[in-house]
Amino acid sequence: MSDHTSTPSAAAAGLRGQSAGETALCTVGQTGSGLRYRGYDLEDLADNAAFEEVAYLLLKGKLPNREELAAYIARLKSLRGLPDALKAVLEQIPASAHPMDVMRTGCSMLGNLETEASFDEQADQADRMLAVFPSIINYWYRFSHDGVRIETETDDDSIGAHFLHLLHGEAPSELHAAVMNTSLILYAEHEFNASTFTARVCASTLSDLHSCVTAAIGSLRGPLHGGANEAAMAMIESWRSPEEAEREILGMLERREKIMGFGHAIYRERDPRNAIIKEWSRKLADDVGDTQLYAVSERVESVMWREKKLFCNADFFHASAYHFMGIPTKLFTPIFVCSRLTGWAAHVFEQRANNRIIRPSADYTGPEHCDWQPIDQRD
Ligand SMILES: CC(=O)SCCNC(=O)CCNC(=O)[C@H](O)C(C)(C)COP(=O)(O)OP(=O)(O)OC[C@H]1O[C@@H](n2cnc3c(N)ncnc32)[C@H](O)[C@@H]1OP(=O)(O)O
Ligand SMILES: O=C([O-])CC(=O)C(=O)O
Repeated sequence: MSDHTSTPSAAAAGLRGQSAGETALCTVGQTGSGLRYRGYDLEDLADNAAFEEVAYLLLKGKLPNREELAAYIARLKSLRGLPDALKAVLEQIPASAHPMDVMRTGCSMLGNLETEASFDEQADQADRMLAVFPSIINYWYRFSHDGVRIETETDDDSIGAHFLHLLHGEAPSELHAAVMNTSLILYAEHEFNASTFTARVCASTLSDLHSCVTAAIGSLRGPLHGGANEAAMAMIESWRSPEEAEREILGMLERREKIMGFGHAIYRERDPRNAIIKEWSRKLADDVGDTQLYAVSERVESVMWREKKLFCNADFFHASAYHFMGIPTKLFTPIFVCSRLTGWAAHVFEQRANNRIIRPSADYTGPEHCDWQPIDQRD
């Protein structure tokens, strides 16, 4: 029998360490620092795969052969166009809006225009979102900030290059296309993180895919989750030297402030995505002749480890890497959306395939019983 007066244990807070279901999609930190998508090591995928191959792996259950990949890329390229009614909605959203709110609205509006009528459509709907999300965010960004109505179809095969092409109005360098490809792979999937769990809870009510993804975007927005890359950027760009960064970090730790881009709910030793994006950030720093931001980032990393044994998570070096490619800070988390959509959708499919509504219990901490008071007798 449950004890209604007890408070949840520290371990139970945030459901930490408790299994909340099964998945065949991903293992996180099973050996303290490992990450695998459907059994494949993240390092192998990041070194060898195209993001579209990883999307195929997650959404369709196996790595594609050459013909399947070519057909998949061609199909995604053909789905990049925005319906006029969605463009009209995006044009109403002010430049001051947060791009994650734009993503949320864009996804929701798409669900009104191209509603998932039956679960048989789930794979097609996920492909459509994968193809069109870069169009949604960049159409809004360029219209609201530069006053231009961009053409959302490009010749770029890869979603990463396509994203940068829409943003900057020209095809990216090979280096930038490669970084984006890797970044999208790193962010694609991460087991029962907060936004994916949100998507699964929504899916468990047998809701539609656009509702699940819209809900997940809302969860990813917060600075304790996907929003940390933007918060990390705001922090590191305010420091002009590693010495200043060290002084400021020590002060923040002293004041018990959270340092965005550090720590993790599951990993205990390191986040395997960090070394990969850090190396790309170093290459980009060389490429742009940076003498400040990368050095500041490295110093923050070493001080955090020395002082707190806290390591960079996937978000920290993404901040400088994206910045070096000329991506505005407020578009960082929407790029995460364009990638994690694959994980979210794959989890929705998995939930639907073996569903029971997700409905945990709570430990009640309120008063035992209250006598009803008529309104004019209340304080
Ligand atoms: C892609 C992603 O979503 S990765 C996560 C991105 N989020 C961030 O970078 C935000 C900053 N980090 C954090 O807030 C946390 O580390 C989280 C949310 C990621 C994980 O939270 P939790 O699982 O509750 O952290 P955990 O239990 O490991 O924390 C242990 C201790 O370290 C502290 N700590 C953890 N992360 C940080 C940090 N970034 N800065 C300062 N202290 C920290 C906690 O406050 C806690 O201290 P306490 O025991 O004195 O209360
Ligand atoms: O797993 C988590 O809690 C957060 C995270 O790193 C991710 O979603 O990529």
